[in-house]
Amino acid sequence: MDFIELRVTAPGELSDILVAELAEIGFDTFEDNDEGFCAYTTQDVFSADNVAEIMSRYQGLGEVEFEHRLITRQNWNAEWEKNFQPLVIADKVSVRAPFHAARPDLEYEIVIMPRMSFGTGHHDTTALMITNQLHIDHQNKRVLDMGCGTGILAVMAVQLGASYVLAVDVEPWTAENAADNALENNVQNQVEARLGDVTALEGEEPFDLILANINRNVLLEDMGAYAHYLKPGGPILFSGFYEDDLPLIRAAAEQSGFAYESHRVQNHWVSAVFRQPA
Ligand SMILES: C[S@@+](CC[C@H](N)C(=O)[O-])C[C@H]1O[C@@H](n2cnc3c(N)ncnc32)[C@H](O)[C@@H]1O
Repeated sequence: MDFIELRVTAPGELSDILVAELAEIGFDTFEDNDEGFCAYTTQDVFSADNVAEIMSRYQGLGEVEFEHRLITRQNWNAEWEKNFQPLVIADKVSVRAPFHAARPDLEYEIVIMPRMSFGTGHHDTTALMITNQLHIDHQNKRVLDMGCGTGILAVMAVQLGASYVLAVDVEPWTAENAADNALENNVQNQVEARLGDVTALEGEEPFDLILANINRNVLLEDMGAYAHYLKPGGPILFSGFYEDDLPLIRAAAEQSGFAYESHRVQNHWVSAVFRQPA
């Protein structure tokens, strides 16, 4: 079968946004690589003009390059399977696809069908969030996973003892993927996937713990809402921003009443822990 492969070179934080934009115009499979990512769609839905229009809006924000070519792929799934390697986070958590061998020697195992969503554990921010989660009490907690992607952090939360996780994402395919992955990990009774942003939380009681691996701008914009939906004494884990932006995130978090506790860095990405005063 013939596909269009769009090769995009872009910094990490722009890649997330570009993936979302390209999905809007029919790209339905994305593969990360060292320079950015490759996006795929079929020839009939591809429009070079639409791609150029999207790219032109982001080229001013960073080094963005792109080119497309027609490719023939016989076994789409096999290609994808080849590219998603299992990994181990913090020596304790195995993250793998259903077709990889199980790791009963490790304490935790998360099975992910990534499809088009962000969150296979390979990104530094996901690994940092999971590492921070391992140090946070989840037992019987009601958790909010904002920007859930594949739902990887929600699954981790349940494995760490959470009684309920509301997993929210603005991308429709992502909320669906999170629900599928909850099923795959047999935590469907504890994880509720919901489409939307902070406005989708209206009417929710405050949560015991919030996980928010999104991006700098959304975190800054929604900081006040997170404060509203976190119980006194509850921890909130942020990621999706670079080390240089930590002072900005910290100032916004403290302005919303959160107390800084700690942060971890990996390849310049940060996951920081704050807490709502008791
Ligand atoms: C960096 S990914 C994190 C995915 C996953 N939680 C992980 O840790 O691997 C960020 C996710 O946030 C979602 N997102 C972007 N803006 C959002 C918003 N305003 N509210 C909720 N989710 C948002 C994106 O669609 C994307 O799936």
